[in-house]
Amino acid sequence: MMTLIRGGTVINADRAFRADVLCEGDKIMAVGENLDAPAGATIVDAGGQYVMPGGIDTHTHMQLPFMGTVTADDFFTGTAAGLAGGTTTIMDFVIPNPQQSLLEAFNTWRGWAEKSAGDYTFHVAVTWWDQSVHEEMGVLVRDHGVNSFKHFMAYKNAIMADDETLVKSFRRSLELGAIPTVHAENGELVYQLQQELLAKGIRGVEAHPLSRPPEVEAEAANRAIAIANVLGTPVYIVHVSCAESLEAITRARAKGQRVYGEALAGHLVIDDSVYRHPDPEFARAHVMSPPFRSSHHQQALWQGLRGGNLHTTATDHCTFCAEQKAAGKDDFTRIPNGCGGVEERMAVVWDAGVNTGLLTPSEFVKVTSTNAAQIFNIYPRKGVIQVGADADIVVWDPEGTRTISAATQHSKGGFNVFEGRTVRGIPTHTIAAGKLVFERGELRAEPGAGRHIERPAFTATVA
Ligand SMILES: NC(=O)NCCC(=O)O
Ligand SMILES: [Zn+2]
Ligand SMILES: [Zn+2]
Repeated sequence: MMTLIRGGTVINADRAFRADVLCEGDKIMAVGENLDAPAGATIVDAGGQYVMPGGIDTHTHMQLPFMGTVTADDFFTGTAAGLAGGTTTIMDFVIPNPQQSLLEAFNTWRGWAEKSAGDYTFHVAVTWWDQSVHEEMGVLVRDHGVNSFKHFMAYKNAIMADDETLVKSFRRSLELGAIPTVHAENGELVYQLQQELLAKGIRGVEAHPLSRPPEVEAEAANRAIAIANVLGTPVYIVHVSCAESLEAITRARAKGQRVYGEALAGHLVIDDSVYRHPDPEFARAHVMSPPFRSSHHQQALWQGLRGGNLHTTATDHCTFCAEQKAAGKDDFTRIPNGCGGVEERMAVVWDAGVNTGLLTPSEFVKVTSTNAAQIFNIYPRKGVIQVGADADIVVWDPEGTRTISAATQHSKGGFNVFEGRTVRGIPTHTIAAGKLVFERGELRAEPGAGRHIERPAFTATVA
């Protein structure tokens, strides 16, 4: 199977240049001017378009059992939606229940993910601690291609990691050459604020952001960064949503600490007015944690991305339909937390980032794929257009437009947080592992075509 992408401008994180790209099997075989088309090759005309590495979404939850229900998108529908939007790899999360074996949970998620249409890889959450967790982390790194462990500092009485777990797991990650990641929110504070709001009779969705103010996030971000500093580990902070967390990252990085931050497409463009919408169903559809924030925080996030203190863009794709969200209609703490975006991230970040001059096209590539591949150690297999890399490519029409709508999305859940937004800059073709899976609106996603991507450990401090 050969595909020649002809006449486009290749955009990598370090430079842009005119070149054709030839894919053979699942790899890029040649990048250069005026390449000859081998007999039988599929030709993609990329004239006037950009040719960029397929997007890597560092944060999704497909088929996640969460808050008493299961997300609407499974690994097929979720990865297929990603392909339609130019994202060819997702990084999802194995989340063991407290006391559950990490390996058992990992195998369960591997089974669920077999129907994926695009490539996938897993962060594994550490939700509790004992010697078996210590040992299984080693097995996951050595034998299963896991190099990142996730810690939820929120979700008390469920999956929250206490400080003992954080310290022990961060230390173990360092030994193994893995990177700890955190959902930074002080879970105790969130819980107490939730109880106080409920006691005052404030039970509706408008209470959700009140229970999770920026300080709650900043405290946890500062704590995770401080723990990482004392132990000498890097740390990656998922879904940074507020200026105060970004300040913590910026401060630490200025002192030479290796701290990485992830911004969500939603947090970049949606503000907290959604929680005051007169239709509670609409408001509930936006319940995620951390919540959407005011424009002051959005501006800070864009500056963080541009200035290099935030490194990746993701979605935290975690879709629930209106019936599922309605579980919390009389008690906001029961609204399943999560929103979608895997299909829209690339176009939303391009439109709000590149079209406004906030990001250059190469910076766009950096924050949508290259940095993710480097931070999680799958570069240059992914995150760059060069010979030998995976043939994961998005052909991008910078003048093409689309109005985002749940009515036309591939993702399940029946709602789109970007509804009605017209974006300029859209994928015309997505090539995943060398296959043309999306062509001018036609999606040819195949269940099972996606591969589990093993991520090697960084140099470990012990064998
Ligand atoms: N973010 C969210 O609200 N739901 C998914 C779980 C998480 O990432 O915290
Ligand atoms: Zn989270
Ligand atoms: Zn998440």
